[in-house]
Amino acid sequence: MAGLTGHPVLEIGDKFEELQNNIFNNNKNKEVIDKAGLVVKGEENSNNNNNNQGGERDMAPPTSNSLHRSGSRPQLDLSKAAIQGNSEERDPTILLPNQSDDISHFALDIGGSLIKLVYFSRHEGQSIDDKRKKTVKEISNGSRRSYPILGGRLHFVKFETSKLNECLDFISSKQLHNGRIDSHYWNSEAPNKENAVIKATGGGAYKFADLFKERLGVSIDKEDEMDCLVAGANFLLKAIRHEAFTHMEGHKEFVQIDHNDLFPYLLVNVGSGVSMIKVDGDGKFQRVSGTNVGGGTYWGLGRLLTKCNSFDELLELSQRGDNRTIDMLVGDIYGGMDYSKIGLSASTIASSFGKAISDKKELEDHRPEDISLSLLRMISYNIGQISYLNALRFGLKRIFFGGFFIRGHAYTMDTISFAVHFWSQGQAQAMFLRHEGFLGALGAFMSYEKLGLDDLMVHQLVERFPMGAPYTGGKIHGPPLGNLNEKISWMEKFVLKGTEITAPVPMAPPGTTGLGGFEVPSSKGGTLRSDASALNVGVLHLVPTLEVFPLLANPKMYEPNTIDLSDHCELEYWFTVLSEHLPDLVDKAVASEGGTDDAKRRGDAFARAFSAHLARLMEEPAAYGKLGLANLLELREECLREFQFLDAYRSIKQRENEVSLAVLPDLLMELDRMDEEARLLTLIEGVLAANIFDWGSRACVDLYHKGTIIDIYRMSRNKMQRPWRVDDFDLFRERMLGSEGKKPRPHKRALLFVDNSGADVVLGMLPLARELLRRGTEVVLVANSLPALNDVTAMELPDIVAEAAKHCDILRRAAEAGGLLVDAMTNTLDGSKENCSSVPLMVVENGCGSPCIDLRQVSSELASAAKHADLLAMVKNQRLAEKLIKGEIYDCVCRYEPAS
Ligand SMILES: Nc1ncnc2c1ncn2[C@@H]1O[C@H](COP(=O)(O)OP(=O)(O)OP(=O)(O)O)[C@@H](O)[C@H]1O
Ligand SMILES: CC(C)(CO)[C@@H](O)C(=O)NCCC(=O)O
Ligand SMILES: [Mn+2]
Repeated sequence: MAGLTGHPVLEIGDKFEELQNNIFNNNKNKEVIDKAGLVVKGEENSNNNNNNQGGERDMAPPTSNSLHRSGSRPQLDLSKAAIQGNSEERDPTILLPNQSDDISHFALDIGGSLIKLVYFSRHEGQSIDDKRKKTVKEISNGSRRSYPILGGRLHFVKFETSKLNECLDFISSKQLHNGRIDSHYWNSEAPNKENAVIKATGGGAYKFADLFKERLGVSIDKEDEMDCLVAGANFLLKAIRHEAFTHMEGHKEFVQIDHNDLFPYLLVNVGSGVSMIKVDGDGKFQRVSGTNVGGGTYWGLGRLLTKCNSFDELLELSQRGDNRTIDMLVGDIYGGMDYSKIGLSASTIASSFGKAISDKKELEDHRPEDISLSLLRMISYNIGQISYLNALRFGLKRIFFGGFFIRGHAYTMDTISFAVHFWSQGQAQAMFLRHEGFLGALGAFMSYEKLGLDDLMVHQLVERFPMGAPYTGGKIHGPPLGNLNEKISWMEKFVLKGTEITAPVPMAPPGTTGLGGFEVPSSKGGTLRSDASALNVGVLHLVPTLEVFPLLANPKMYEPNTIDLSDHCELEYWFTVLSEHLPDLVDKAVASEGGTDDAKRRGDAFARAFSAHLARLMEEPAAYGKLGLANLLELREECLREFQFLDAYRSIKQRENEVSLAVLPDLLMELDRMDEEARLLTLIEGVLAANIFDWGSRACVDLYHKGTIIDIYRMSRNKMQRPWRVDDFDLFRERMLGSEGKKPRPHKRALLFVDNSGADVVLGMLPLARELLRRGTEVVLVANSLPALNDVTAMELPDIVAEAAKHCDILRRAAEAGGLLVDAMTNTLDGSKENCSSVPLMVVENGCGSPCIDLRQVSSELASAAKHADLLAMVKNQRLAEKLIKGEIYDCVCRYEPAS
């Protein structure tokens, strides 16, 4: 593709501790982008992540064969099965026959205005039924801790308190209350419908307790509101990446807060009324103040004064308002002049609504827009000011604002931030939370004992943004979508109407609506993202088996996204690339599902949904959190899975593997004829070559058919003239083969991160693995957990290895030793094989289902494997050579960083 560059890279290093974050990743984006990839570099700048968005009810996961498909991260707790080995002992009542999502827990926060509900759904457990079972056992070696919880998903929903019935109906329809609360997972006692207890906080936990008993037959276990707010806030701030952000003058910036530097802070919960809590630690807090002028005041007074029908309507009015027609400004009093001696500009509000007295106007003579804005500013400034005073009282520098009054509304946040900044003269900082209104409900949820949730760490949570309810023109159309069919129907309806879906999920503020400070919001703020169906945060996937890759030199500095899409040019570029590739991807996806009418329909819906995501992100790149290219590529895979395309590249991968395997014997013979040094060099070239010529180009695919794959491969290999762009080969060779006076020092265990199916893995990585095995190094092949583009997955590798092993004794013995050839072993077991001394070849999954790996969240399998490894090699492609290594397309990088 024009303008793109890509580089095959082989990064090898021993003693990973020495590596400075700058290794690995198997990023790529085949076909689309000539598989230009990203490079993982330790950049100052941290993390990625998602933002306010509301895919509400998650899709029921397709019933899949082996791994769960509902997220890029598999939900399967492999570690548990492997370590404890007692999956058979599981109580069969765990599984719900009629439900693919087993909903086990929920908690409520019933406030004066809104009911917040957090519920957890998990997938039924599965045992590892693939051929890697032995590998997993071998690698884990009992070294991993066992987790108190299984993976699942946390969903966030809200209702108006005045419509309590809707909430009760929702609970009934989801069967949330059906006695699972105290059952199996967290307590071993049998489920007991009669005594079902749910955790609830907020005033309504008291007020409506009887009603819950009457309608649902459940008792409410009341949790203290302030306890819950604090527990929820602490959890979010510690466990969710980029939960907190600042919002000043229309500019949103995610802030990563150091766990060790979180306390003390001031928590200001702006609900109907406002509570201010000084938080000193987990469970250590004091409610230091509050104000009765809060969200209820804005909505209540606003409704009376403007006759608005909904909170959002009132908020939207404010965006078109000019408060100067109602507020009395300093300039009104000082004849247009500033009162600079005390720091007040002429445009400062001297008295909110002050003009309403002097003017002889009646209510009808004022624009509702102006009233709404004036009211919003009055209340927001007041809250900001009181918060500042309390922060000052206790010497607190950070103030976190929560509660649904904030409503992700840019102008509200700007106004509060301005007040805090202004009064504290920049000493205190206002910050907001993405899960703003759900603090109490989350806190109540976490109060379930034995849940182990408070131990969850940031790397065990993945937030996703499934299609909640499509909406057009800023308004949600229809109810949240319950299942795939409803989802597809919605998409189709919009096509019929000829309406563009402007975004898949409701929510989030427009980029900027105001200049902040004392100016009026700019009217071009556009429509408020409606959240009429209460969708305003993503679904949180809890994947307790994820771990931080233990060999990351500095996890805090590590940033998997080398391409930051907050840069508009980058975003536009990738947007175009992904959009242009979409039709082709849809074709492949549909074909992978047999090209049936159903597949076509889903393909169509997928295209629509993904385009809508793209459109949404173009409009507001931070809509789902800080956006990097890796996130965008993962979103696409995720979206495919959402529409039940489990492996769009299935047949392509198969074909690539077959043709490559067919020529492997020739290649191995060729290699074996060489002397050691030539062979090592050829192997490295081969790894690079196999990665290059596979760049998904159509020409290559055509050539495969003519059976000339080995020729292309050799040709590419011959082009690899040294010195390469980065060329540490000599160092590597010295370690591997020794030199005068120096003996070769074989590595103990090597992790090879494999990337593409076909030539890349078969002709590139397997021969390298074989060489390492031959030298007595254990090899662990690390591959994706779920399909993504044409990446080879951990599930597919054993078959590929088995096929390759037919032609190679080294591979066969190693694969047997590693338990990859289970069948072969039992068939030919003659006792001597049992104690064969071959070092094992193993396969582990990386915990990821996206083209880009995030080493902050890898499978516990991989984490365990890494602990005993001392060599790591990975092929990857780099995107934008100019940017990253200042090179050109097809430059090769062979980086070897020996332990110092
Ligand atoms: N859809 C909505 N309907 C009503 N109010 C909304 C809505 N969205 C945001 N709000 C604002 O959020 C406020 C309620 O916030 P929140 O849910 O945090 O408080 P609450 O728990 O109901 O109140 P309290 O804690 O004081 O009992 C409302 O007073 C209003 O200002
Ligand atoms: C009464 C609560 C705690 C109920 O959530 C809340 O509405 C509140 O903090 N109101 C403000 C009360 C005060 O003036 O301190
Ligand atoms: Mn509340």
